[in-house]
Amino acid sequence: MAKRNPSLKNKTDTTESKQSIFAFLKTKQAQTIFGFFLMSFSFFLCIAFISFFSKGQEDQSTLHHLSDRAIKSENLLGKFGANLSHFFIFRGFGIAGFIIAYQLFLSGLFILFKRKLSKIIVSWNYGLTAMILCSVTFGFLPEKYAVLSGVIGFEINDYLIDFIGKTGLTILLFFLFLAYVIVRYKITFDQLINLIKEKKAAFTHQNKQAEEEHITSNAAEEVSASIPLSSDKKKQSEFEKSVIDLKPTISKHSDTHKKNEKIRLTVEEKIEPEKATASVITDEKKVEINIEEIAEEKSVAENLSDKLVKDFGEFDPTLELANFKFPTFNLLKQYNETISIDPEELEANKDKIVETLKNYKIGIAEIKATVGPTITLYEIVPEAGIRISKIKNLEDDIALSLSALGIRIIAPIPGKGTIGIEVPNQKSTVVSMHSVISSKKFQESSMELPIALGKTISNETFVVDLAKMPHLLMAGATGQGKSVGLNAVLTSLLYKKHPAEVKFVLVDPKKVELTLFNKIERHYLAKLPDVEEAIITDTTKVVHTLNSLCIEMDNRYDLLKLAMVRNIKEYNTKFKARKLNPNDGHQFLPYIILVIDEFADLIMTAGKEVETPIARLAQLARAIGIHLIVATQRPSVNVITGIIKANFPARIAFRVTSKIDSRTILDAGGADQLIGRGDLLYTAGNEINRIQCAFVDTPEIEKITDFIGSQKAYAEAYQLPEYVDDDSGTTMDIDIGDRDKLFRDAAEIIVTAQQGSASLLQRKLKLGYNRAGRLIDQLEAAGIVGGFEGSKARQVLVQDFVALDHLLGNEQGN
Ligand SMILES: Nc1ncnc2c1ncn2[C@@H]1O[C@H](COP(=O)(O)OP(=O)(O)OP(=O)(O)O)[C@@H](O)[C@H]1O
Repeated sequence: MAKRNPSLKNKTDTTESKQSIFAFLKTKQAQTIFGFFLMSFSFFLCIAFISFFSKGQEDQSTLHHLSDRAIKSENLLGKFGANLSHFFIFRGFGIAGFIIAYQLFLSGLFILFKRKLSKIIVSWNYGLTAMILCSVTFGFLPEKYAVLSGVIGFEINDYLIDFIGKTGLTILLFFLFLAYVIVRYKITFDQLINLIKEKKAAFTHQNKQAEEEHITSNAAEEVSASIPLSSDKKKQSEFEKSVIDLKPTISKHSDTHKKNEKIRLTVEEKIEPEKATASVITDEKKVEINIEEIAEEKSVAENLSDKLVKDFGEFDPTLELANFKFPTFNLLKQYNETISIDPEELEANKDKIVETLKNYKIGIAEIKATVGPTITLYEIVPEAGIRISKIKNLEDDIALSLSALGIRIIAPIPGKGTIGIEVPNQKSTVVSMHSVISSKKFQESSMELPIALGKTISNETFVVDLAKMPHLLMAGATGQGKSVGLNAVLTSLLYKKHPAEVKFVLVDPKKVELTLFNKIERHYLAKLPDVEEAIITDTTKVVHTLNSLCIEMDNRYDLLKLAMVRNIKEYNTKFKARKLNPNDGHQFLPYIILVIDEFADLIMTAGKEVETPIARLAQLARAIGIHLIVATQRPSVNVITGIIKANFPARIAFRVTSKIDSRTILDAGGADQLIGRGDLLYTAGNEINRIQCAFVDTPEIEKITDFIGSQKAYAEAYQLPEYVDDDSGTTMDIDIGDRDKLFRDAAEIIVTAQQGSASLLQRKLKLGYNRAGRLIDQLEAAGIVGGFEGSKARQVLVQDFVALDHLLGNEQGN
């Protein structure tokens, strides 16, 4: 049987043990141990240094007697501590030597948390620079404090003073400190920072290379350690060959032994050297792989967004119109808004209320008045035992007795055990848009889409968030303040939102109300491509726009799905943090607000064609930032249908003519008892608030739109996706020869995704909407996708590639 050569075996063992040590050093355990070691050592240094500053002088004489056990050291960490401190503090950098301890601690932490080597190196660069700067600065101190600067700091300081004088050195140090701070904390001048960073990166790279070379040379050492193995063997084999040539006799014991050895060696010659080579190659490969691992592609990808944010800052959607100025307050008119309380009026009303209630045998325990801009709320605490429903039932009688318009009884006031009677003031005060816009509440609101609607009965500014509503239904008889209300909503948003953050789609069948907003078309409006006017007045265009908004909604949902977020806010936050790649179709999404001024008119002329997309948008669009504001004069049930109502939880009712209308809008009475001129009831599903709408006049709107319109704008209005009408659709017998050259690719994408949408093709093939739409038509003609189903994705009629090949093959055969 073949026997191993002992010397060879030893060498193989050494190589193996080296390999295993090397492998161990790369394990997580070894790294953890090393991390903790560095941290402990940093503590050790710290204690030694502190101790050095108190006992260092006494230890001076013991320094060179490291091995002499008879000599004791005063340093808390003994002679070793004393020597280390002497080296780093006295002979080195003085008090700045603590930075070494700090750096060691940091490196230990970095290793434990598996930070990249380059980070550790960068941190050491900073640390060492700071150390030298500090120690040279301390060199300014008188000689008796030389220990604070250390020999290095003192000498450099001395040397530089000879050269550039004390003042020169002070300036130099100041500059260097400044530069250090700028670089370290990236305070200013991006380019400067980037430049220095590049240099630093190059330095890091060099270090890395040096290290890689070091690793490679280590590996090479190991490799070379194993190479003699084969050359030894070779020598031996040559020797063996000569032995064979000698043809030894069996009687020669030693020869027999050698022959045996030869057999074994021959075997080794055949196998072992191969093995050795294999192991060399594997080792080399291992080394190479490790070097590539240092490049850590994975972690670069993970930190790409962080890096981008670090280099360029967060994405700023407002950058294109960075100099955009929000309208100023002085564009809005100021009115005298001090509410004058007429004590006589209050007293007279109170007496009337008490008397009327007395007639119905309702005793009052207490009465309190809150005077608002247009109405006064009398809060009544009835005597014990009076049933609230009794007062509620007497509403009309009380109103009659008080012979005043607009009496509304709130019995009981939600959250309070009192009854409220709202009586209009004889002299009402106008609530100006100026006062609500300039209010602290509005200015400091952190809402997504804040709307300053007006003032409450207690004269507080009433601000609501359109993004939370999420859609608003507005109704009121003609001349009661609806248009002013709409203008107030739009004005609020113009004062708070940058053109990059919000876009309006304005529908104005009356053609007069919203015309002024034409001036801000390229700032704030969205429109269909190839449409002249951004403000839509024509019913057909309204239908197209609504369907286009549905497509925009679907596209946005696709983007949200891709980005794995639930709503527009999260999406935009992620986009701003540069976590979404614009090359994948991602972009900053502005809120889109669809305002329809005369809804009844549209329903009358277009019916279901308008109702269906509106209902769809209302149901689904909240998460992707499309919000609807629909106003109507006629709040009848055939205009505000069940499906619309169900999806518009926020409602504003101006004065209406009948209780039924009030019920249609608010699901409660009250709107018929309002006094008009902007007096409104607002509900977001629960309680009803009475608000005096802020008044904004046409000249004010004109000034605001002029102010915005005169500023730099985008090249065009925000483009909504193109909507191809069913009727205007192409004929389906499209010639095979006329097919787009991306037809096959498009078909494969659709079949793979099993989803027939143009937006999918747009994204995957990076096409414009028109071309994607044409492709879909061709796919439909080829029988790959089904017919048009509104804004829903089309059905895919081909299951897999085999079926697709079959279908297209058949076509060619025909
Ligand atoms: N908030 C308000 N404060 C004071 N006056 C108001 C307010 N709102 C409306 N008015 C007065 O009511 C008038 C009619 O308002 P507005 O034009 O908004 O009515 P409307 O409901 O839009 O009418 P239509 O439906 O016929 O267009 C205004 O010209 C103004 O004088």
